[in-house]
Amino acid sequence: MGLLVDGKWLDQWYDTKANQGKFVRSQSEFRNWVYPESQFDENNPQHFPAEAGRYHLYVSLACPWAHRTLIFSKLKQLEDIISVSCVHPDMLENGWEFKHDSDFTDPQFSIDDPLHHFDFAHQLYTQAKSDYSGRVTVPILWDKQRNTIVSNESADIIRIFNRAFNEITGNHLDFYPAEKAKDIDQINDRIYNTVNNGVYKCGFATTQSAYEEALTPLFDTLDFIEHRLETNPYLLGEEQTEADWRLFTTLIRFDAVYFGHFKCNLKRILDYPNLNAYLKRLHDVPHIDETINLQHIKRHYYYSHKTINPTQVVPIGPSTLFR
Ligand SMILES: N[C@@H](CCC(=O)N[C@@H](CS)C(=O)NCC(=O)O)C(=O)O
Repeated sequence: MGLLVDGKWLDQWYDTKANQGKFVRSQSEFRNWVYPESQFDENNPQHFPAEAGRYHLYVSLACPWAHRTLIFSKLKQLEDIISVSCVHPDMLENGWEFKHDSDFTDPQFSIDDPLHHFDFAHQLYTQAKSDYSGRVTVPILWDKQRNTIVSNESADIIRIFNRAFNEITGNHLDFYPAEKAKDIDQINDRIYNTVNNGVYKCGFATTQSAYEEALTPLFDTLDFIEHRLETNPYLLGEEQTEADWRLFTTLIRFDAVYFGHFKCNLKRILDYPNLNAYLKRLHDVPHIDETINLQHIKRHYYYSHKTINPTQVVPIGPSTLFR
């Protein structure tokens, strides 16, 4: 675990001292956008054109933020036009690595940097910006032509995937329709702060009060969603939206990791009948199971976070995620 300072790698754990023991997530740095031909402005350096074969997506199969982008790659049938590879689940002194390891092969995604054959993800960041300072995170959407990072923000990447390549793929499914945009943004905001990032605030808290301050709103939101799902199959009614998929990647990790490792243990998702059925409903959408690698997920958290789990022992359970 570390970060880049002026392009140099430093091995250092999250610093919570300045924030009374609270974990504060830093902002993503690369926020460019891919546009379809009709909206692309070649004079704007933040614009990248939608083209088949031009982009590569680097993910971690363990990471809930990267998982969103993999899901959108499946839902929007982008697999043939955007290549994907993943990092090794262990994130230790060198951060994310492309270390080949036959114990962690995935049937779909190889651990590899097929473009540069770099050993570490931080080399991608310094390739894109030689004096980059900040965290080295996944997902990373890479442009093979300009040899740089388009975006390292999953919330943006899934919106790019939702629209930019429609004319190329012919897939016009819309998970962020204009008429629901305001409601999606509103529920995303609550779920991001209290659930997606809320589990990290619990797990990375280094004081009792910072932990408790995060735990209460996390379970308030889960209770709120449980109630909402009594009458709706999805968060915003009858149709799946982006908001459901953003929540899904946290829920699928909850009982296996966040409940124990991050101390989010008031209840399991298995204890909420509606949330559990909802999780199964989303899990059963065609091709979604191909994006879930519980081995990478459990290994990453329990083995990489030595400050939380110094023995690095990875638990065997849970025996089931669904009723
Ligand atoms: N805002 C980013 C956050 C991504 C993120 O934090 N990814 C984690 C993996 S789960 C990471 O790479 N962490 C490395 C670090 O913080 O050093 C996004 O949503 O894309």
